[in-house]
Parts: sequence; C-alpha cells; structure tokens
Amino acid sequence: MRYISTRGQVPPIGFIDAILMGLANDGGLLVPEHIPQVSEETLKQWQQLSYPELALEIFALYVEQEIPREDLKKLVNDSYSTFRHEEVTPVRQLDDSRYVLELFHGPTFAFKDVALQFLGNLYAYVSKRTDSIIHILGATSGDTGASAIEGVRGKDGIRICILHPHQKVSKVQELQMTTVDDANVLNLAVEGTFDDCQRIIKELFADVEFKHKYHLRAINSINIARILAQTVYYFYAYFRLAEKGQAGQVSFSVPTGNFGDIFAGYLAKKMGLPIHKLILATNENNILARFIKEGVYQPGDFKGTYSPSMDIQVASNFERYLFYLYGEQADTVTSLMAQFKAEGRIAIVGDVLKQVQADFAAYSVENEECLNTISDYYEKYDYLLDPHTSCGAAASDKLAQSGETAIVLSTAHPAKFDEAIRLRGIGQTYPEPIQALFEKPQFQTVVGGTNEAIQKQLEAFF
Ligand SMILES: Cc1ncc(COP(=O)(O)O)c(C=O)c1O
Ligand SMILES: N[C@@H](CCOP(=O)(O)O)C(=O)O
Repeated sequence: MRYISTRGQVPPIGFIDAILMGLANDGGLLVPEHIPQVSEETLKQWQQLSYPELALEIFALYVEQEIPREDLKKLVNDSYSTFRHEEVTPVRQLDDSRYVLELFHGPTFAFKDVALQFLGNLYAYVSKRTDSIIHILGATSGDTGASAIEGVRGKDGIRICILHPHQKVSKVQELQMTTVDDANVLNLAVEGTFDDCQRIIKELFADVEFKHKYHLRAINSINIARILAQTVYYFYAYFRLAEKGQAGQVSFSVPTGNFGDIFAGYLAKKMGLPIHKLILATNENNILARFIKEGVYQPGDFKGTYSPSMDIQVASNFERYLFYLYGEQADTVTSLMAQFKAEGRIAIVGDVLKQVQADFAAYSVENEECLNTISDYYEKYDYLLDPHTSCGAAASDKLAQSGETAIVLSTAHPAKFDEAIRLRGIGQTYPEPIQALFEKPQFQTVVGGTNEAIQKQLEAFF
C-alpha cells in the first residue's frame, strides 16, 4: 500500500514514510492510494475476532509487507494490553435501539488512546528500526495531548511537545498533561484557542526545512495512522450488533470537532462496512453541521462550551473528505483549500451538496441541550454521559429513525469533565488514576500564540 497527498504533489510513499511525514510536504493530507475492499465473507470471518486480532487484520491491509506480521502483532497486542476492559472498546446496550460504544477504557480515559497507544509504540519501533529521530509536535484541545504524552513518555529516542489552549481545557485534562515530569515531555500552554494551536503547528509542519531540521513528527489526526486505528472500532461495534441479529440498519453518532473520528467511520464504510448513517454531532462550534445542512464551510465565532475538546472551528480532516467528495481530484482540493485560505469560506451547491447530505446527517447541540441530555440519560438509563458523548446522544435522539439501531461513540469518561456534570447536581467519584493527579506538581510553560514564540521553545527543546 502506498500513500498519496490530497494535493497531489508528493510522489507515492510507503506506510512508514507516511507516518513519519505526518502532514504531506505539499501541505495536503496523506490518504491510501486505494481503499482496500472487505468482502461479506471476510466480514463474517472478522466477526469472531477479538479486538486486537481485528486491529491486526485491518492494519495489515494498510501496512502490507512493510512491517513483518509478527512485529505488527506485537505492536497491536502491546498497545491494547494497557486497556482496563478486556474487550478494549465494549458496546453497552441502553435499550432496544440505543447503544453506546465505550472508547474510554485506555490509560487517559478518552478515545484517543485507541490510536495513540498504537502510534506511540509504532514510533518507538520505527525509531529503532530506521534510526529516525522522533520529535513529536502536537496540538490539543485536551485529550490528544494527554493521550500522546502517555503513549511516549519516557520512551528512548522520542521527545514530545504539546500545545494546548491556556485555561481552555478541563482541570483533569490539564493535570493529565502537566503532571508528567519525564524529561522528554514539554507542555506549552498557548494564549489562544485550539484553532490557534492547530494553525501554528500546521504552519510549522508546512515549513519543510524547519520540519526536517528538527525532525518534527505528528500525532494529531493529520497522521494517517490515527485514522486507520480509529476505523477498527466501527467494525468491532458493528459485529457486536450483528451477533445480536441487530445489524439491519446500524447508524453511528459521532461527537465531532476535528473530523478525524467520523472520517474513520466514513473510511470504514468505504471499505465495505454496511453502515446505514453517519450522524455528525457538534456543539455550538458548529461549522461542520452548517456545512452539511447548508453547504457553506465558514468558521463562526469561537464559543467556549461544556464539551471543550470539540471547541474547534477549522476541522483538520475536512480536506480528506473533500478529496473523496470530488472524486479524488487533487487539483480541485488544492484550489478549494486555496480559496478557503484566501476568502475564509468554501461553498458548495447542487449535486455535490446532495452527496454530502447522503454521506452524513448532522445536528448541532446547544449547551443547555447537552446538559439536559446528561440528566435525561442518567435518570432514564442510569448511565452517565460525558458532555461530548452527550452531544452524540442528543444528535442520535434527534436524527435516528424508527427501525434504525444507533450506536453513540462515547469519546471520553465523564470524570474528565466533572465541572460540567456537577452543574446538574450529579456527583461522581474519580477513578483512582485521575484522583492521584490532584496531588502532583504541574509542569507547563505559558506562551504567546505566535509562530515565533513556539519556534523559540522548540529550538530550545529539540
Ligand atoms: C472527548 C472528545 N470527543 C470528541 C472529539 C472530536 O473528535 P474529532 O476531533 O475526531 O472529530 C474530541 C476531540 O477530538 C474529544 O476529545
Ligand atoms: N479534540 C482533540 C483535538 C485534536 O484532534 P486530533 O484528533 O486531530 O488529534 C483533542 O482532544 O486534542
């Protein structure tokens, strides 16, 4: 399998080079040269597999011969052995047509661990095998950072610098990142929003000379390995419903910000997984929901919400979707992205918009509705949603039709967002690893949100 850029200016490269390149050198995003097709027969066979066995089969399609199967198997097994649940991503039934796919049983209690435990191990493997220096630069609205740090802390040959928006992440998220005292970790608290952090790192990655000089590698969902790892749980969840004879019309409702998780679902569907509907749920930062309904992709005003990890205006993976929406035409993607940069908006109409609406249903959840849904589910199902999952649940309640079975992706453990949940008078006991964080000293540097300020920090650290 080789990988190409959505902007068409990078010669096809192999899996390991794609992981190391992160953002494509032409400023685009890497995608597989072709999407592997999974037959009905294979789907039936995969239904019997454990989570790590399934992950191995899916990764093997994208890695092919580049990593020997035994090595890949060890990477996968090591990555999922750190999860607290034997099923890795169990599916919980709430009623006849409602399920929750729990993605928060990894070390940092968020769905990011599913991909980042793997990517951390993969980086360590690649660093050893190819003698590459791994200097990770990432941006986070709270979860990716904690998870990426956990995936590589203390690992030989790897350093990691994470930018998060100062005072715009939850307390637990901040503690998870900043109480790590390993010398290979640097936390920068940036004065600005997550979008500022993401823009800065993308601009630094796009400066190919700077990127090469400091051996910068990506852990955000611009890295294709993240997307591939996140496709696995769509298959896994679908199979759990198939076992119950409920695989007729399975829809997934996905709390969305950077468009990585739902893009993984889109890819799974393109591979042949019979997903009925992909429901995209946003909070009040609803650029993606507006795009799907009206065809206009244009950032609005930033809003701080109860689901801060989805306080995102410019969605990193949107470009990957545009690539497929426009029939893999890199020239069209390039000009659309140039237009977005120059004019701050992209507008689509007619059949293209119809296609978008066939690919996704969308709903944007207001702050009050998010909290109401937490209270409702707690009362009705005795199940505590985190505020991001709550957006997914609210969207699925709104958009799933009768006869459909809806699986809401539960992207974080409620303990990570206790501040919001307490507003509804619901108390919770922190899991022990989270409770322990409150006793630890914090390490972070507050910096201005300019490329120069970050560059200076990176030059000193890497
Ligand atoms: C808890 C949580 N839910 C949902 C999302 C949105 O996922 P994505 O950015 O892949 O759309 C994020 C951040 O990415 C998150 O941290
Ligand atoms: N919500 C994310 C934002 C970064 O998304 P990513 O999937 O591109 O890493 C976070 O928690 O940091």
